[in-house]
Amino acid sequence: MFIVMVSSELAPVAKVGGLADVVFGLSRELEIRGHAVEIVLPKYDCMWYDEIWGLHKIADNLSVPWHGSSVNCSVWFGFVHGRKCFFIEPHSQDNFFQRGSFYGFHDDPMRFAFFSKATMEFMLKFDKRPDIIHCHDWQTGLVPVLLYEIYARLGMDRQRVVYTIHNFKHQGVTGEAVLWGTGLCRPEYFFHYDRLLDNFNHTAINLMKGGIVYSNYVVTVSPHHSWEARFTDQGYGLGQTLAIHHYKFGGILNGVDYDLWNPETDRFIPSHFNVWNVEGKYANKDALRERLWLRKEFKPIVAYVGRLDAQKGVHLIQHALFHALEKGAQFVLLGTGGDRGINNHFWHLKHYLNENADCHLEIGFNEQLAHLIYAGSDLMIVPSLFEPCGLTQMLAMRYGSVPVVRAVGGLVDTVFDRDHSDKPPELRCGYVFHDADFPAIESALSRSIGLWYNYPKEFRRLVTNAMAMDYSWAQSGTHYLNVYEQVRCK
Ligand SMILES: Nc1ncnc2c1ncn2[C@@H]1O[C@H](COP(=O)(O)OP(=O)(O)O[C@H]2O[C@H](CO)[C@@H](O)[C@H](O)[C@H]2O)[C@@H](O)[C@H]1O
Repeated sequence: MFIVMVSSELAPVAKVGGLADVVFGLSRELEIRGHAVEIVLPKYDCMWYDEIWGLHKIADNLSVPWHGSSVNCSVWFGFVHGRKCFFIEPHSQDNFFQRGSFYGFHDDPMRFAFFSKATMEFMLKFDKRPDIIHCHDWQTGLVPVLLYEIYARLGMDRQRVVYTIHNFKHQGVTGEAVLWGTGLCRPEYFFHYDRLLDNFNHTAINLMKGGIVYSNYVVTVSPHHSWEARFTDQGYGLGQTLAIHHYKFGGILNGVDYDLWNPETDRFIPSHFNVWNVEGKYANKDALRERLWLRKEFKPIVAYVGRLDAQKGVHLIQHALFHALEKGAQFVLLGTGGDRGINNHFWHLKHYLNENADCHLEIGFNEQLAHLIYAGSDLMIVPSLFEPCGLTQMLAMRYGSVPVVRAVGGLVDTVFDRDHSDKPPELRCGYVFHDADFPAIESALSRSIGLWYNYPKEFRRLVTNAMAMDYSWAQSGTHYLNVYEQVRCK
């Protein structure tokens, strides 16, 4: 099969969060299985260009219809760790992708509507006729709309779209200007409940809803979250739309790229280890302490790696920090976020704890440090308020850091409580709590820290259980291929 991935992120060149990892990991898995995969991305000025091999311009005259006129684009090609990538660079005064960061601008819906339109033009004019166009999140929700409403008639009538939703909270709710920009025009047609009209704001369209309505299949990133999105408020207003389209909606658990994230070969950690030789892990703990100026003492290290966003349960993260210190653990945090208030809050916390040799807060994005934290920590907290899948708990397990998670979304599908799960003992791989309040996380953390101090052999067994779990792309790749096979034009 020939698959074109259309995405606003790709690890490691353009990564804000888990979307980037998934697009890379899934593409790689599909290629390993013999399928042809090409990835289309915006050419951001802030990408990590040294991770792109052989980048060169293949065209500088892709004319993209826009607002009744056109925008000239250059198209670049390069390999990102073996993946074939096309980068679209528009030349207009809007400077859509020359802004120094990936998201966070008032015209984000317009920026990515342009990207969606340009991707369609690129495929049309460069004779790309994939079996499957695989889009991700609200940024590319307009692709299936454009395909069905415009490009099918121009010769792209055999292309089918699979749409993966990584986060229902961000939907791209915007005004009709996007329709005029992309040539969809006809607001009276698209401002309709059955099409793009936002389910709550009747003066706005919703790009993610467009993605759901117009795609041939819609996936969210874990089975449990597919249920939550339909039957609880976690669909953020799209539950009704999912109910209407339930016959083409399902959950597929994300995988983790076990090649990139491999404690046996990881180039970012000083000591390699595996499930048969966990001993090697502890040199990484020393290295982590050295790197972050933590005191060397006989204590477990509790960590948090992730975006600093309300989604992640910031009040619980902060509480866990103080509780861990109180229980005799050390605490390490690596994170950053789009919300200035939350970021500032953690900067204050960092200054407040500056002299404390048992904790370190690193505010920023640092891929290499993330690897060292997974490898050097003993426990990893994921106290999310909602979590469509969650990669941190899976990465932590891969590196023998025991996850302490809240029972939501994909965390339910991947972490099984040591004391309370009904799974067989060898599949129990972490700690799970239910309520989003302080006593709940305290109890789970106390259990885990208690085990570390009082029953080290038992803790070691939990570490190896976690490491032995298989969350590679092998299974999820098969599920996606089944979906592709089901919808493709035969
Ligand atoms: N400051 C930092 N420095 C270095 N690395 C950092 C970092 N902050 C985060 N990361 C990395 O980014 C990834 C985050 O993964 P998550 O599953 O938490 O994704 P996120 O919530 O962004 O995305 C959404 O999409 C993903 C993918 O589908 C879903 O798993 C998830 O539930 C959903 O919310 C991990 O690889 C983590 O190591």
